Order: sequence, then C-alpha cells, then structure tokens
Amino acid sequence: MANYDLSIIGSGSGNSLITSFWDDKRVVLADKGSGGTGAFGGTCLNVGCIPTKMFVRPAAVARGPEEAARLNVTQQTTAVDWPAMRDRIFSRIDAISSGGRQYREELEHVDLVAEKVALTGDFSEAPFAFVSESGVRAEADRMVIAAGSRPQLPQVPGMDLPGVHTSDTIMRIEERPERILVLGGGYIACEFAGVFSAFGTEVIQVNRSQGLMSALDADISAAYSVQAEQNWTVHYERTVTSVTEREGGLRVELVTSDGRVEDHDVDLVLVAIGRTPNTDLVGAAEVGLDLHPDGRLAVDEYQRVLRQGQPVEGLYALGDISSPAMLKHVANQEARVVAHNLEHPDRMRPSRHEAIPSAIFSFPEIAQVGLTQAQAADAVGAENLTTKIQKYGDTAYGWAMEDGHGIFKVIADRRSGRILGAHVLGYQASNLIQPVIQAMSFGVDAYTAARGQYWIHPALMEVTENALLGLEVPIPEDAPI
Ligand SMILES: Cc1cc2nc3c(=O)[nH]c(=O)nc-3n(C[C@H](O)[C@H](O)[C@H](O)COP(=O)(O)OP(=O)(O)OC[C@H]3O[C@@H](n4cnc5c(N)ncnc54)[C@H](O)[C@@H]3O)c2cc1C
Ligand SMILES: NC(=O)c1ccc[n+]([C@@H]2O[C@H](COP(=O)([O-])OP(=O)(O)OC[C@H]3O[C@@H](n4cnc5c(N)ncnc54)[C@H](O)[C@@H]3O)[C@@H](O)[C@H]2O)c1
Repeated sequence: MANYDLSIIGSGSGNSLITSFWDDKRVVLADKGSGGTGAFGGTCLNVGCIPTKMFVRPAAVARGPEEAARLNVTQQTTAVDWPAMRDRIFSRIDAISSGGRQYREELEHVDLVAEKVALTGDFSEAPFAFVSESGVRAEADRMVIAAGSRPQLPQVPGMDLPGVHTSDTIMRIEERPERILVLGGGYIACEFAGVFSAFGTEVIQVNRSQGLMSALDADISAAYSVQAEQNWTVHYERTVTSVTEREGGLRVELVTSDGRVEDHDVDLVLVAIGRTPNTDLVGAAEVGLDLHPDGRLAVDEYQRVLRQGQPVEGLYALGDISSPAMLKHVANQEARVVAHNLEHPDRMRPSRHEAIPSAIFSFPEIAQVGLTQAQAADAVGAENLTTKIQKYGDTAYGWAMEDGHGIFKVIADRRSGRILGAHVLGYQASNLIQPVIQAMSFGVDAYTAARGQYWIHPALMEVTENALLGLEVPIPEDAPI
C-alpha cells in the first residue's frame, strides 16, 4: 500500500483526529472492529459508555416504585421487555457505527484497513509502519496509536463457555437472565449489578477484596457497599476457581479467602475484573516502545510515545492504551491535544490531567474528582485538611425526595481554601459534582465557589452549595457575601 501522511490505529477516539487539516493529505485508519461486535467506532459507542447508560436509564425508571413508595405514591413495574430494549438501543448504536464507517470509506483521502494490525520495522524515527493480518502494509510520516483496551479474564477453566460474558457481549444477550453472577467490584461490575437487579434479575456480585469500589474515598466506598448489599447479594473475599456447564445454566465454583469452596448455580456470568491495554495486540514492545508495568504505552506530556525514555517525534498515543484513567472524556481530551500537536508540531500543547472526574452509574450513582481523603492527607498533611459530608436529606430538595442515603463529601486545604477533592453518592451525583470540578479546574477557592454565585432555591444543587459552605476555610478579602 502507498505511503501516508498520517496513520491511526483505532477508530474510537482516534477517529476524531481526521480533521479538515488532512483533507489534502493521505490518511490510513486501521481498526479490527470492537470486541464482541466487530463494529467501527471503538468501545464507548459500541460496547461501553453509551449502550451501558442506555440500559442504566430504563433501570432507573424500573426502580421508580421504590422511591414512589416513600412518597405515598403506589407504582408498579409490571414488565421489562429486554429484547425490545436491547433492539431499541442497538438499532440506534449500530446505525451510528455503520454510518461512521461508511463516511470514512467514502472519503477519498482516507483508507480504512478493517483488520488487526501490528507495528513493524524501525520505530526510532519516522516513517512508521504497520502490517495487517492479511499482509497490507502502510507506512506514514506520523502515527497515532489509539488501540484502546479489552476485558481481562481470570486464568481459570470455563471462561470460554457461551454463558460467560464480558461487557463486550452481555448487552446483546437474547433474554434477561433470572440469575447472574457478576465477578468484580469496580466500575463495570457495579454498573451492571445495578442494571440487572433493577430489571428483576437475581444478582450475586463477587469481589476479591472487602468492599466495593474500594479505590474510591473510603467513606464513599463504605456507604456504597452498604447500599449495594441491600439491593442485591454481595460476597467479598472470594475468587472464582472454575465455571462449568450444568443443565439449564452454569455452576460457578468460588474459593473464599479462608479456603472454603462454594458453588453458585446461575444462568450467566459477567466477568468485570479490569481491562488490559492493547499494547500486546499492536506489538508495541516488539518495536522497542516503552511500557509501564501495567502494560500501558509510556508517553510524555504531549502524548508522544517514549522509546528508551525519549519521545519519538511524530509518534503519538492516546486513550486507554496509554492513559492511567480509562475514561472517554480523558481519551477525548488527549485526542484534541494530539490533533493540535500533529497539526502544530512547532507549538505543542500538553495534556491536562488535573481534576479528572468520573462517575459510576450504578444504584446509587457515584461521582468523584480529585484526591480521596487518604490521598489528600498524604499530599498536604491530615492536620491541614477540612472536610464536610453534606447529606442530601438535610437540604430542602432532599426532604422532598425523603432521601436517606445521599452524601456529598468535599475536601479542602484549610489554609488556602483550595479544593482537593469531592466524592458524591446519590441521585444525580454525576451532575451535582460539576460546580466543584469547575472550581478545581479554574482554581477557584471553596468559599468563592460557594458564595460567588447564586444557587437556585430549593434545587437539589443546594447539596453542593452546603457542602462547600461546610468547610472551614479562610474567607478571601473582598469575597462575595
Ligand atoms: C462497559 C464500559 C462502560 C464504560 N462507561 C464509561 C463511561 O460511562 N464514561 C467514561 O468516561 N468511560 C467509560 N468507559 C471507558 C471508555 O469506553 C474508554 O475509556 C474509551 O472508550 C477508550 O477509548 P479509546 O479511543 O482509547 O479506545 P477504543 O474506543 O477502545 O478504540 C480502540 C480501537 O482500536 C481497535 N484495535 C485494538 N487493537 C487493534 C489492532 N491491533 N489492530 C487494529 N485495531 C485495533 C479496537 O478494535 C478499537 O475499536 C466504559 C468502558 C466500558 C468497557
Ligand atoms: N462510568 C464509567 O466511567 C466507566 C464505566 C465502566 C468502565 N469504565 C472504565 O473501565 C475500567 C475497567 O472497568 P472494570 O470494572 O473492569 O475494572 P475496575 O478496575 O474498575 O475494577 C476491577 C474490580 O475487579 C476486582 N477483581 C480483580 N480481579 C479479580 C478476581 N480475580 N476476582 C474477583 N474480583 C477481582 C478488583 O478488586 C476491582 O474491584 C474502569 O477502571 C474505568 O476506567 C468507566
């Protein structure tokens, strides 16, 4: 195949790099298709953020009767039509994916290689080449590796059985299971446990360690775990040793941390124990590129890939394959930076990795930004911290909701009022946290963030205002009142 100006591996966030700047140049885009579906457009669109949240929303609606009962309204969820829901969701997603692929195929200056590719040749300097499984070779002056990540599977017997799923396949199953075992206690496991339990499936969630979402702030992890234990079955300190077929389903054998063996009979298993960067699939180590111990590509602040500790000019990586935060908004930001740096190598811009927020769209929802309390104590000293945990239930809208579990925790440096982190558990957590993300991103202190703007009364957002006002921070001179 001919030479190119730009070569991209990965049609997720990598797809957005093909701006009008490249209209008069030649671009090659390789993608083998997203896991499970073979679709164009990467994880978020096909098997990640978007379809999961399209299941999370009906799950919240199905849970309506729980809140209604607290508010003296009787409601009933009488049926959940999984096949119709699945088809509605994927008819929209599949159309976007195939439309995106068709658009790229029709562009004269872009060639699409719909195959798995691997890096080949010398990667100390441009040009950079890849070769596809069928032998298509493409060489380019600049290359972006945006090949993402894939689900990890434990090395135990039975992982190849048809009833054992990952997030790549679980959303397209024919029927809603009556009983599912969800392995893992992180983002994906907690989101799917929330969805399936809302739809009436009996969920057994199994985690290796004690507590769910244990990487989060300890107060949030503990409060979420209590809620989850009330909403579905949760078992801690167990690992899976095998999955076998039995009549009508699967038998999962677990071993507890004290050596006991347990069997669980279920219809399906969902494995969600983390994701592996796809550096091995592209053969990054084979061409001498630097990897972190967890398998991610090493990059500098401009997203240039490192080789023997030095950035390789014209070679970039972005998203899950290189980022410590496997989040779509981070991949998107890195893609904007890479697009800029490709187009303006003389005035490159660094990626911004401060105040990265994330949300877990489980039941209840969780959102977080910045440092946990333990990390903040390490960073500035526990004696310099001020924290506030504002209950939703102690605000006017919380009364209206009769909310019993929502909390908004904020952490700041008591000497300066600098906000160090926020951690929210409850209804609309992912929205309520945004003013704190904004304050942290723009360097606004806690007092000014609270008093420098109106907050609509009695909106639920008063939870955020009250959390900020609850901190013991200095009032800046001439601060708004
Ligand atoms: C179930 C789930 C839910 C999620 N929900 C959220 C959420 O709510 N919010 C959020 O911020 N993030 C979420 N994420 C994370 C988010 O989806 C990822 O961070 C993001 O999609 C990564 O984008 P990317 O461009 O790095 O990789 P991808 O979108 O995965 O793109 C990589 C592409 O490279 C291709 N590829 C890989 N190897 C090769 C090869 N050798 N040859 C050719 N092609 C190759 C793959 O087929 C893939 O299409 C979720 C992830 C999952 C799995
Ligand atoms: N809403 C979102 O933003 C969102 C949603 C889904 C995924 N994601 C991204 O995708 C990444 C991967 O998600 P994930 O949930 O697979 O990973 P994760 O890292 O969030 O959680 C993995 C969990 O599995 C547990 N675990 C590991 N090995 C185990 C084993 N052998 N047996 C039992 N439990 C085990 C870990 O203790 C941990 O609780 C996330 O870290 C996140 O970056 C984001």
